[in-house]
Order: sequence, then C-alpha cells, then structure tokens
Amino acid sequence: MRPVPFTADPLKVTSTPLASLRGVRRRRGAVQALDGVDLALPAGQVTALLGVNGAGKTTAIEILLGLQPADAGEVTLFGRHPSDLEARRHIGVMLQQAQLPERLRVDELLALTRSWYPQPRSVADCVALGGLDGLLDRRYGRLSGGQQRRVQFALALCGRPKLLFLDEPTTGLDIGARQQVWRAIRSLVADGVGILLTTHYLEEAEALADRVVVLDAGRVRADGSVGAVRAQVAQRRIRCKSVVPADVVATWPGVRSADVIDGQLVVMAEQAESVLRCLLDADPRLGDLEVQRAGLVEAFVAMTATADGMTGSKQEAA
Ligand SMILES: Nc1ncnc2c1ncn2[C@@H]1O[C@H](COP(=O)(O)OP(=O)(O)OP(=O)(O)O)[C@@H](O)[C@H]1O
Repeated sequence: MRPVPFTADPLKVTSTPLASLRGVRRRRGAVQALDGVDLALPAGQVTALLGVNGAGKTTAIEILLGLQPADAGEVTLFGRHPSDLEARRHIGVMLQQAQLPERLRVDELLALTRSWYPQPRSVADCVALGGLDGLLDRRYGRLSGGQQRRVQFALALCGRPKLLFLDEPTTGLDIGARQQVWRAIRSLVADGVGILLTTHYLEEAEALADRVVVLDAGRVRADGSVGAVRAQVAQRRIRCKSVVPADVVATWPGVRSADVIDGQLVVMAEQAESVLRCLLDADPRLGDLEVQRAGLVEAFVAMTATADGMTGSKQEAA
C-alpha cells in the first residue's frame, strides 16, 4: 500500500492555546525526531497525538514539558517558556514510565503529591477520579501494573492542572478501569481542562478526542476532528457472508485488502460499488451485507503506511 498524501486540516483554535509548538525541530542521534511540528493545545479539549512507534510523540511531549530542548522553532507553555515554574504549576503529567517510591502507601503518595500544591484537589476527588477505592492503604510496590497506572493517573490530577499530559494512560488497564479513566477525562474536559493524550488504542482516540493529530516520522500528517481525519481516507469497509475466497477478492481492482474475520468476508476498498457488483456476480447467494465508511483505524493505517506496505507494530493493538 502506498502512503496516502494528506493536506493539513487544522481545527480553528479560537482562543490562545494553553501550550504550543511552532515549527519545532529536534534531532536525536541520527534521527530527525521532529521535523517542523506545529501543535496547539486548547483548553476544554482532548487532543489525541497518534503515531506509530518512533513517530516522535514522546519527543513532542518532552519538549512541551521542558524535559528536552527544541533545536529550532517556538515552544510555549501558558505563554511562557516550558521551564518556567509558574507555567509548570498548571500542568499534570502521566508519562509512560513512572518512578514512584514502592514502599509508600497510596494514601501517603497522595498526601505527598498534594503537599506540593497550594490548592490541591481533595483526596476524595482524587480517589473518585482515579478509581482508587480500596487501594489507599496498599503499598504502591505491591499493586498490580493496572492499579499502579490508576494511582499515577490520580497523582497527575492532584494539583488541579489546567493542562494534562497523558502518555498512553490506559495501557494495561482492564475494561472497567479504562472506562473509569475515560469518564474522568470527560469530566475534566467539561471543567475546561485541556488534555494531550497519546494512545495506541485508536478506539480511545475516537471516543475521547475533539481533535486528532497524526505524527509520522516527525511530521504532522493530519490535524483535525476525528471525522475530518477519517474523511481524508475515502475507504469503505464491506462485510458479508460469501463463498468467494478472500484471496480472490484481494486481486480485484480497487480492493485494498480482503480477509475472513469471524466467518465474514471483510473487504476494504476505495469505492464500494464496483466491488459490490463483482461480489454479487461471483456469489448470487451472498448475505448479511454491510457497507461502512472506514474508521479512524483505517485512516491511521493508510496515513502511516510505509512504502512497502508495512505499518507500525503497535497498530494491531488498536
Ligand atoms: N535518546 C535518544 N537517542 C537517539 N534517538 C532517540 C532518542 N530518543 C528518541 N530517539 C529516536 O527519536 C524518534 C522519536 O522517538 P519518540 O520516543 O519521540 O517516538 P514515539 O512516537 O514516542 O514512540 P513510541 O510510540 O514507541 O513511544 C525515534 O526514532 C527514536 O528512536
């Protein structure tokens, strides 16, 4: 599959963004990790930053957090330099790796983190938002990976941040815990918090994001609402029960892929009509027919596909 060319479709950000990158470039070793990236994070919106492994997401976040410098371009956090203490006071951060003292209990970790802020969120609110019921008297080091992620999420909220950075917050969470985090994110956004979310679960971006930014090899490939990004890929998904073998369908003109999934033939095609005609000609008894517009997953795969048709390794997780 060839990479699909995209034109940027930025959502209009009407008010001053809480944080922004403008024309940011950053080299890491031999790699141009960011190659002229523009990104604006508005209040009261979830911006999902998507990209395959190595696309530059963590680099972008670390530059916004002042953890590494930009080689070129402009970086602002609440209108200031990201290393500015006053600006940093208003952010909450949940990174992929968290080093927390394993011997402390969850209530002690909450008390410690709350003590850093002049007006911290109440313990009850932190527990409710993080879904920490029953965990307060447990030692952090003895919690499961998913329980530790929930604690990290609650700690990121302690200071009532206006801007929250969530780097793969729900990786390793069970369905109930993931839904709890989604509810918390929605309630924070309703209170005006701006959120930068990275995730490899594209249904998470589809469910939560007001805006999706797709990074690929350090460049922004798409920037717009979920619907706008989805619409950039004019693919249709055809599902049906048919006796026509998938490997035969895969050779038809306009067909991008054909597979049998759960006993159904699933065809991705540029246009549904010509494929449907071929299918009905080849199998008059074809049944359970369904045609849908491609989702964010397909749009993402098309945008980030490399020249030889392979895509990033984590996309299967989506
Ligand atoms: N310290 C470093 N030294 C050399 N190269 C680096 C360093 N840190 C990152 N890179 C490279 O920069 C590029 C962008 O990395 P980055 O961690 O920002 O990607 P990512 O999109 O966050 O990936 P993932 O989804 O795996 O977390 C990658 O090619 C990576 O190998």
